[in-house]
Parts: sequence; C-alpha cells; structure tokens
Amino acid sequence: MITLSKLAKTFQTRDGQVTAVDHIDLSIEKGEIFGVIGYSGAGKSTLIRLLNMLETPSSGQVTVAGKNMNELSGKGLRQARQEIGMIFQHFNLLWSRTVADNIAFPLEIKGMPKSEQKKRVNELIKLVGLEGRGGSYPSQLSGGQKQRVGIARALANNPQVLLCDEATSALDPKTTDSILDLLVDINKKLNLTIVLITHEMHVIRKICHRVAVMENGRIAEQGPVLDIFKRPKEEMTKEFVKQVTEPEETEEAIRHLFKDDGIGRVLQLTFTGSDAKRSLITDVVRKYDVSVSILQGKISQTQHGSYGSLFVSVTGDNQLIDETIAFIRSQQVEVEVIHGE
Ligand SMILES: Nc1ncnc2c1ncn2[C@@H]1O[C@H](COP(=O)(O)OP(=O)(O)OP(=O)(O)O)[C@@H](O)[C@H]1O
Repeated sequence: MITLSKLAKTFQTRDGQVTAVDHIDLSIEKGEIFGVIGYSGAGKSTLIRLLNMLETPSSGQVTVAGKNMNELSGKGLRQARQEIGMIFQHFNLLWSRTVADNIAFPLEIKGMPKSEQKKRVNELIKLVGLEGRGGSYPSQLSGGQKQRVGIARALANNPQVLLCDEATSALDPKTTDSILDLLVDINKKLNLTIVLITHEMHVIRKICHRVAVMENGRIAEQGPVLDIFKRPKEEMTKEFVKQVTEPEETEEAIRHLFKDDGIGRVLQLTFTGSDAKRSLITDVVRKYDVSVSILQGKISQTQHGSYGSLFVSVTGDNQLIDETIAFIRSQQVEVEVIHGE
C-alpha cells in the first residue's frame, strides 16, 4: 500500500542544514497497522508528513495506493490525498463548526450534495461512537470525543490509508486506550492501512502489527511487534521495550528487598504466549540444584499474541546457575542477566 524508496528530507535553517529524514526505504502492506517510534527530533513528524506530501521530499520516492506521490500536483495530488486521511495530536478541528459540520467539511470541499453529506456524516458519527453529539461544538467535548471527530472527518472520503500523528499523546491513559481500540476496530472493519507515529511503546504494543524504530532520520530497527519485544537488537529499541516491561523500577525494588542478603543472579526471562504454557520453572528446579524465587511477572497482549516478562532470582553454585541459564535459553526463552555476575 505504501512504499518509500531512498526518501530524504533536508531543511535549510539559519544554523545550516538539518537532515530530518535520511534515505529511508520502507514498505507497508494493505490492512497493516504500522507504528514508527522514536524520541523527539528523530524525524517522525517529517516522515509521516512526507507520505501525503505535506512536506515535499528533497529526494527519493513515495508511492501510496499505487500512485507515485512525487509526480503529482494540483488536481492529481488533491485526488491522491483523498485516499489518505490524517489525524493530529491537537485534533485540528474547526471550533466554530458543530461536530457534524466538522465531519462534513471534506465532503463539502469535494462538492457532495447536502443530502448525501448528511447520510455519510450520520454513518461516520455512528462508526466513531458519537451518536447524539452531532450538534455539539468541539469546546463542549472531551479530548477523546474531539479525537473521535478527527477520526470521523479523516475517514469521510473513504480513504485507504489513515495517518496518525501522535494522535493519543494529548489524552489520558484510559482515553488513549479507548481511541486505540477504535483504531483497531476501524482497521478490521474497513481493512484500512494505518500508519502512526508515537513516542510511547504502549501504543505500539497495543495496536501495531509491525514497528520501525527511528533515530536521527533513519530506521534503526524494524520488525513484527512481538519479535521486537522478544528480541530487541538496538540499544534504543531496548529502551523503548523497557517502557512497557519496567525493569528499572523492578531493579530498584529488588535492590531494596535483598539489601543485606545474597540475591544471587537476577534474570529477566522474556517469552511469547505459547512458551508461557510450559512448566519451565518446575523443569529448572527438577534438573538443577538451584533455588529460584519469582520477583515479578507480567504478561502483555499484542495484536499478534501475548508476550511475558518474568524476573527471577537464582541462587546456588555459580557453575549450576550458568547451566540453568543455558538450559532456559535452549527452551527458546530469552534471558538477560540484570543483576549479579
Ligand atoms: N520546518 C522545519 N524547518 C527546519 N527544521 C525542521 C523543520 N521541521 C523539522 N525540522 C527538524 O528536523 C528534525 C526532525 O524533526 P521532526 O519534527 O520530524 O521529529 P519528531 O521525531 O517528529 O520530533 P517531535 O516529536 O518532537 O516533533 C529536527 O531536528 C527538527 O528540528
């Protein structure tokens, strides 16, 4: 659905050139929810704005729904953009228009007759769960409701692609989850391709099928979400994964808990859903003469199954602990020693 080829964007500033997007190659499939995560300044906003030509590329190519976006201008570009809806962090609604009139705005521009507009607006209001609020003004809505208006407006022209620019960053965690659930629902109902940018791994974990980690205008790492959680390769990816598994907090808690005693080696075991059903810990203590204490465990759901993180402390003979770790690894469970030799 979307192909980027050697895509680059350089800005001229008073302080010299800034390369926001640095020769990115990327392919996004139809019906996929694709997330791009990165810290502030990584180039995410520029990248997403290049997809609908809100930014003009310095070099490289953007193809969306079979159209080479670089070659279009005027009417051709306007038509191609109808295949691409976009939602924003601060909603970008028209404050003097009602909810229904905000949603109707792109239909008006397209020249759709009033009666058809009304019908379509009612369908969209239902789709995003805003029944009964069509006559309200944006200022009378909660943040989550405002974003629902943004989503309805973005979908008015039946686009094939929805771009989400930090769409939940201004919302509280509960509202964030309800908007993310809505995006998954729409993705399934309409087979809509969704590209989102975020700095929150929670968003990636909850709704994305694949993720790209962006740093200094480049993609540092990409892959299916479950694989990235299980086996992050780059340091930056590990940092983002930690946002969800919270080992820093765990480490601190463990240090307090075992202040005076020998703590042994603390391991973080990471496994995917199917591995979780096995009796791994039982197997370990039957096989090796070591003690295992469970410190913390968590299972998280992704769009392609669950993955778990378990923190255990293992005490006993050093050689036996080494063998225990090798055994756990042989069971397709990732092991990171987070404390002890
Ligand atoms: N219009 C512009 N003119 C000059 N430099 C720009 C412009 N837009 C972005 N940049 C620069 O490009 C780099 C990437 O910015 P961008 O906004 O794409 O990153 P980001 O990952 O989206 O960060 P944030 O989440 O903070 O917006 C930054 O160094 C930024 O200063």
